[in-house]
Amino acid sequence: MTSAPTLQPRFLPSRTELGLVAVGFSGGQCKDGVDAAPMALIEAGLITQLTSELDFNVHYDGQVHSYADLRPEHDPPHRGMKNPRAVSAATQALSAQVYAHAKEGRFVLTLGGDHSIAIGSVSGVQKAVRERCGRDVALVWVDAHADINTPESSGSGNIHGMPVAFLTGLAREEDKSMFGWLEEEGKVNLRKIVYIGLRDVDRGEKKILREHGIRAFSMHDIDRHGIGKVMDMALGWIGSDTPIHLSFDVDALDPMWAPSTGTPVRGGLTLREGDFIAECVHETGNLVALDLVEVNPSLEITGAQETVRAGNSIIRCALGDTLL
Ligand SMILES: NC(=[NH2+])NCCC[C@H](N)C(=O)O
Ligand SMILES: [Mn+2]
Ligand SMILES: [Mn+2]
Repeated sequence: MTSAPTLQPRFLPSRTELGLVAVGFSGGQCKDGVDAAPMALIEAGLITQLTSELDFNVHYDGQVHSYADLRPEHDPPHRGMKNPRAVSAATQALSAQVYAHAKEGRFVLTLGGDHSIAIGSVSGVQKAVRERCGRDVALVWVDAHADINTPESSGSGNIHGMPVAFLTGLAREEDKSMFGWLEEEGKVNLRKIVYIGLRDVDRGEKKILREHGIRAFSMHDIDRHGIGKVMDMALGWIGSDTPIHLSFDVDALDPMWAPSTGTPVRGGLTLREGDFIAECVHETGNLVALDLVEVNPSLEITGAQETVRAGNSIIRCALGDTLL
């Protein structure tokens, strides 16, 4: 029996074409090794998974991009940000790559790298979606952290703790070599962000979340309502006809399942809760792009394969593989 063909809303990417961008970039934080994640995910069978099991036609240039190779002496801190020019240049290049895929109507899968790279992936998708259909993307941010520090509120100066602030315009820089390249068309509406899994949010970030009424579901909310109800509320907030970008930080999972990550926080999601979130987002039918970030195979070596497997599982779930 064949079901009647349904009309694809114009913002939706093709069901078969997938653009893959591998980003071996670690300059948004201080620990080496997160740049090795894309290769580890690929070596664990990701591309076969996408092509033979999920029937995607994968557009991949075969490269792991590390982008800017700026020496630290040429990249001194600015407003407390570490490696600002390197992160800016890397995310600008990534934004253009992701934009090119999304503009072709491809689903975009970005493999990090640390979470600063979302400045590039989200802005590239947002710009393309806006051009294709005049819509704004909703951003589902699954993470132990809110990553919404401004340079001034950040205690660490690590830009992987700031991507949401730059993407929403809460943090701004005029200088083109330091995120001044981010145009309005690439920015995300604060009302269209929803967080899931938070449990380590800085004081300044809590203030930002409160003042802007940003929708956030912490681990406390998940304990109280269960993940099923939380996903209903989270996706209800976004609405049913909005393209979705899912940015998944592997540290949202409990370190029991994903120990190899730069900033692990105990008391996180189980493996199944993480997969379930991805499955629910898939079920909306509105997912246009996915980031999987912060896998660092060089940390907690004994758990590295486990962390990589968890990452690949989330990707499969977001692409619908585990649903019947
Ligand atoms: N993408 C991450 N793992 N971010 C961790 C951020 C930690 C802390 N809030 C900071 O600003 O430095
Ligand atoms: Mn995190
Ligand atoms: Mn993060």
